[in-house]
Amino acid sequence: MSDTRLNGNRKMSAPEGKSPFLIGVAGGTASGKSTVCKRIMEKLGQAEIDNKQRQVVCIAQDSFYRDLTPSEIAKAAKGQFNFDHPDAFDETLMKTTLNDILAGKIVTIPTYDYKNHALKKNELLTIYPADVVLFEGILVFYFPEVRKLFHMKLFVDTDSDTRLARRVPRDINERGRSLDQVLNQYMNFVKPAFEEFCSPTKKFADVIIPRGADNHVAIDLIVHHIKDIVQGRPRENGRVESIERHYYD
Ligand SMILES: Nc1ncnc2c1ncn2[C@@H]1O[C@H](COP(=O)(O)OP(=O)(O)O)[C@@H](O)[C@H]1O
Ligand SMILES: O=c1ccn([C@@H]2O[C@H](COP(=O)(O)O)[C@@H](O)[C@H]2O)c(=O)[nH]1
Repeated sequence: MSDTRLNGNRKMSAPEGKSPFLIGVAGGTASGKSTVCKRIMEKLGQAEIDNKQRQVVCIAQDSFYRDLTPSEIAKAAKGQFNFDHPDAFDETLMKTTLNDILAGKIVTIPTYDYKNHALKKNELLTIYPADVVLFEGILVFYFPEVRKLFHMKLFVDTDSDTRLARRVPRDINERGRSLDQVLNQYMNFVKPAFEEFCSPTKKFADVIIPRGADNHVAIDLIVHHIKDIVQGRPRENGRVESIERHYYD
């Protein structure tokens, strides 16, 4: 009997050259994008699996913040740089990396250091070919050339009071900010940029998830859809193969 779950029984990561199902997950700051991705991975049985063995991987758009110039670094230190504007990202690198992932290549991406407003270029994440890749961030649907790469687009829609109430403790406890810094940045940059650049991209979503990770029904439906699609996808040779037949013991 075949197991219909995506699970960790497979011995090797997907072969190079295999194109994953690419899912974009957008939403305002602290809307619960990472938490929704974590739930999706858990429900697909991927939470405890080693990076190299994973069939489902998650990448953050924060890994594609561009390098700042010296004067921008000085601004960032004073809370005067706009990290919520599309210009803060390296669109070309985002596009190239996602295209490499879609071509089934192994890619390496840096993680982001919020305390120093810089990429940790000596701490690289290796992304091995997977069946499903989630790409989450505030502006993942903003850039048309990036947006068109997604097979499925999710928008996590959590109300702005809740988002601010979550962002304040997170930024103080995890991102090294003071209350004043968080509130000033929010009023000067985060809120206006959300309204101008992020919120309008909701119209591109295939599925809007109200209340984020609290919305178990929406997450279950999405997980079922991902399973159906991934397990029924025609492979390179044109045959329809299920994931378990391809990879399980
Ligand atoms: N449903 C929820 N209930 C309570 N806290 C939540 C919920 N979803 C997320 N959080 C918390 O809110 C903060 C932001 O969530 P996160 O998933 O990191 O958002 P995003 O990736 O959109 O910035 C985190 O501290 C997280 O633990
Ligand atoms: O150096 C930085 C880089 C980014 N930010 C803020 O992060 C959020 C995006 O991350 P979420 O996890 O989606 O909240 C964005 O609103 C930036 O303002 C930062 O404060 N400093």
